[in-house]
Amino acid sequence: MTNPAGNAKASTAVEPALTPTADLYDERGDELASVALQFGNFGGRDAFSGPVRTIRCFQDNGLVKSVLNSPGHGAVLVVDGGGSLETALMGDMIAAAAVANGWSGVIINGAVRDRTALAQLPLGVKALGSNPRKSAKESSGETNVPVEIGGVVFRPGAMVHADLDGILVDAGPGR
Ligand SMILES: O=C([O-])CC(=O)C(=O)O
Repeated sequence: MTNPAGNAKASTAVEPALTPTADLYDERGDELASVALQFGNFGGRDAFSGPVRTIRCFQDNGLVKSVLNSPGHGAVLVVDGGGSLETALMGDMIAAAAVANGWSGVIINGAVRDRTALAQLPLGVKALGSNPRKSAKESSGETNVPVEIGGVVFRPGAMVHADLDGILVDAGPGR
């Protein structure tokens, strides 16, 4: 499939219609936390949403690989890689596993690689940048902990809404 800009993109035929983040913000205002930190969009799905799951790690993607190889049930994996651009925390193999396992998207405070292949996958992928250098695989880090990215806290279970405009987090009642 070719989009109007002439770039090959993954099919959007099966994507549910999501409310644009700007419209959500206009409806809900500051009930939604907006991430001002600027992420790039690397996946074949520009708009995605789902409940948050988290990983905190640093230049080691062993946990990212194992979590995205387990069922996602439509969740969005938020990876706080400390903002490091020194190594890639996800490439096309892990991203393909995420698609196969039903994840909606992955938001990485760090780098990805295999950008050409990532752009073909029906997965939302936001990251700070890219680097062909791979990460360690020792699985150091933590899962399902609150992570703070760009001043916004992502708690496991909170709903996240992402599109080309940015990222909104809805912590829900009792936040
Ligand atoms: O194995 C890695 O570190 C990430 C990667 O390249 C892939 O997912 O294809």
